[in-house]
Amino acid sequence: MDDWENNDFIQRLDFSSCGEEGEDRSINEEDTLSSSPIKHCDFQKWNSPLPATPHRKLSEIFLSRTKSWVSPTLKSSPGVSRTHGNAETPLHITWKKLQLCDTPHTPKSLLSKTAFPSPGAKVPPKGFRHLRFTPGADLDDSTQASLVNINPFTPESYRQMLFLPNGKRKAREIKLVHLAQSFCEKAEVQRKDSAVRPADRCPLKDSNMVSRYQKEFLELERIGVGEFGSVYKCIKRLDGCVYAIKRSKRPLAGSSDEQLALREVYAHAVLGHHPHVVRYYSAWAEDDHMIIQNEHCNGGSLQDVLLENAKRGQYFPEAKLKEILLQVSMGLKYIHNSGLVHLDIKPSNIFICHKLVVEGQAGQEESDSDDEFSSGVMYKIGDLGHVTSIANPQVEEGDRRFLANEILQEQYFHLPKADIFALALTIALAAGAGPLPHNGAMWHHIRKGNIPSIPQKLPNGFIELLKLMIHPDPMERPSATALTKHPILRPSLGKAVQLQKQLNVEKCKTAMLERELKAARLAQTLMKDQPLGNANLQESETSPKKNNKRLVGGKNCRSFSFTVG
Ligand SMILES: Nc1ncnc2c1ncn2[C@@H]1O[C@H](COP(=O)(O)OP(=O)(O)OP(=O)(O)O)[C@@H](O)[C@H]1O
Ligand SMILES: [Mg+2]
Repeated sequence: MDDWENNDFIQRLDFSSCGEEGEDRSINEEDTLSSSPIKHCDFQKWNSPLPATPHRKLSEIFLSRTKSWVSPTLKSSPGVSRTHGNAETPLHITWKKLQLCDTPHTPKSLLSKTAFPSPGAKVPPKGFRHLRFTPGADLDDSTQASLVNINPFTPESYRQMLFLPNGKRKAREIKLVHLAQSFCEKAEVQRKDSAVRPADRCPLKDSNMVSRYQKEFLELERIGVGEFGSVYKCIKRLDGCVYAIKRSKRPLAGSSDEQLALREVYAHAVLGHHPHVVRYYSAWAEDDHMIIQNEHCNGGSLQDVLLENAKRGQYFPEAKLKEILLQVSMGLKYIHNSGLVHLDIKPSNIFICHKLVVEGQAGQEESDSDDEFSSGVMYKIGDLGHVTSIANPQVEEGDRRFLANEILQEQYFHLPKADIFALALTIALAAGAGPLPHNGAMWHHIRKGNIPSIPQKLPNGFIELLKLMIHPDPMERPSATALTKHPILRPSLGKAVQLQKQLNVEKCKTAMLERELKAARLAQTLMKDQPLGNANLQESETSPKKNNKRLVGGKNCRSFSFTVG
């Protein structure tokens, strides 16, 4: 039986074996929402009594920044230079390489395993000294270099930079760039080889190792089950903070789940940190299962809340719907601007974080980091298993209920707009719309630009916006950036723009008056300096009419119109 399913719930913080999950409280089907009696609701607060996930720690900074791992276990393996995924996989999948994380390394021990030794260098270069990986020292650089995964979402230049420790060592640079190139070539060969040599796969051999999961985390409960894996709420023994740990359901090596798992890790690692994207801390392989340590969202998923709402016959009111739409659009804007698309936007992949009130802070002024969302609820995009790049898409269709027609037709020219389509239907569900169809006439009806019926009165403008978001022509749909500035979602932004325009007009007027004043002063000075100045002045003193005329005439040459704006 799977240890993950049969542990004791209560554990001691003594690094003994990990605990058992509670009953699964997450039902993963958006379909289960029923149309029951209706009334508006406010958010349920599910505040956790435990400390929130902290800011990035040293170990995670290390893992997410290096993004390249070297496995000592591969050194003696016959399949050392091969990978075992499908050659046609869109990703350069080298699952076996992830085994290096099977062992419970501390951040320090991990650091010692990440360097690429310089060829022939007896003394490690300064920047490498503490990073040198001794057990692999007899491997040449190019072999070492091939023992890391290539993240397909990073630019080529970035990959090459990985081999330049601090960009200063000019003499070494050329060699390192060659090394980087050879690394990329080798990885490509591996990818091709992987289809023909599946038997080379090393048997997973960590069954008698101490589980990193069990050693480092105390499992509190299972908080969700999805298509791909189960998610557990855990406390990290070291820092005492709560995390969501996702573990793949099935063994991964060679399976299609392997691609999704690596895709998720690659995407998380590249996307870094954004307030509207679930934060990633670490990932590793254990027992041929992928484990991903993410920020724990104490409000669960939007789907969880929709199910609660449905039970009570409630749904989100207009203001809340707009807030969700705006926040998720901000997350999408970030993802799209990073050259990626999510492709599985739906309520169960949007997560909720309630701001925890810190003792002794109540009533105090908001800190600088507080953004404009006064409700204290943050919506975050998670589950990045379907993420792909816009420029070189490898599309794995997401949930059909939220799938744009063009994706079904395999037209990938406007991929970000597929996320916009799915987001509109997500908002329709949150507004109280009934279950979405998987196929059939209703499925097509929606793809013709018809929003499913919503059992509450929403302003026309808002409904029109949702309709535009599911327009049959993806080009007509607003971009995520446009949504984040849309006057319906950010009316205050419109006011600010208006005020800015007025301010600009006034600034323009002031600048012109200042120029005029300067010119007048200059004219005055010139008059004084001229040899006949005194005579003229005397004359002008005696005939003020003449003087006025000259000055006024001068001014007339510079007449201005203040009709700007
Ligand atoms: N970071 C998190 N914080 C809180 N709950 C989470 C978190 N991640 C996942 N969950 C819970 O676990 C469920 C499944 O998570 P997730 O969507 O990542 O898995 P999945 O296997 O990819 O699911 P699916 O393919 O069905 O979308 C979510 O619906 C949610 O209830
Ligand atoms: Mg999911």
